[in-house]
Amino acid sequence: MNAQTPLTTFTTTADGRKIGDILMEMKNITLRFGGVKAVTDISFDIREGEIRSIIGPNGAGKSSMLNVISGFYVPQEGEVWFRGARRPAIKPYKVARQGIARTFQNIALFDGMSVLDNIMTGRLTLMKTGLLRQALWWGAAEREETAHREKVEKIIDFLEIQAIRKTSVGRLPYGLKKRVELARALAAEPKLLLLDEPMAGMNVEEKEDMCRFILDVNDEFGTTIVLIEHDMGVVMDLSDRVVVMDYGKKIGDGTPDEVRNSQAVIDAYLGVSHE
Ligand SMILES: Nc1ncnc2c1ncn2[C@@H]1O[C@H](COP(=O)(O)OP(=O)(O)OP(=O)(O)O)[C@@H](O)[C@H]1O
Repeated sequence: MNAQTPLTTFTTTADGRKIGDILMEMKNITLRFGGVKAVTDISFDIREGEIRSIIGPNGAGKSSMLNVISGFYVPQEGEVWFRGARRPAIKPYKVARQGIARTFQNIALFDGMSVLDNIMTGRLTLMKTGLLRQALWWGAAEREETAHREKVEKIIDFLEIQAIRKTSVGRLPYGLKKRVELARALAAEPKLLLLDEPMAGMNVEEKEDMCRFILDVNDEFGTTIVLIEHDMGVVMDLSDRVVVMDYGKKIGDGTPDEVRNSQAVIDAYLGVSHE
């Protein structure tokens, strides 16, 4: 892992999941775009090792919230705490260096580049040798490149995409592109992985594969995962805890069972009118 690992106490839940201390905390976050309040006074925490989902109807503010976590948006009100310290308003690449990586709702890969090269771009934040050092000190740059390639090859094996490693991403079917995006995010060796609708547009078989990979990443690397997803079956199967948003507000927060049985959540999904 690129980020320093703190001493964490893990507890094992009844279903055998290892969940640690609080890794990140959103405290009273409000985010506005002009007159539109996308997020209103939202607080929740993310524990180390857990799979935490954010759900809600269209326009509820889920992507906005994920963008606050990733540092892309800075909220007008509230505080973001990461690893026990308040995170100042810093550039997204600095957030990435702290060990937070993400995938996007609309695939954001380089179509003309191979799968391998796309995944290598995920390691940019970890590369020490810049262009000048590469020119002046070729040996070190070459050694570093080899080390990065080894890590990337391991991820390629892990996500079972060896057969397409030299293929241009633009030629891949949608489900595989999504898997390459996951691979690129993993290449950054994140402590916290943010997945924005990783199953959107997938068929049943592709969804099953993606679920398996998400669970494997969490289990094998201990990566904490925050997930936005519309497929309720997937959310309820994968998540340790779920935040429910509606009209920018938090209307539920708990285990899948707690959330499923919450009247406020049922109302939001059935479209009960808001006063
Ligand atoms: N960049 C922006 N500028 C202006 N308004 C925005 C912007 N991004 C989001 N909004 C508004 O903020 C609200 C929340 O949007 P957001 O995309 O976060 O919701 P969402 O729950 O992710 O929706 P969906 O499930 O449809 O992706 C919406 O009213 C949206 O129109």
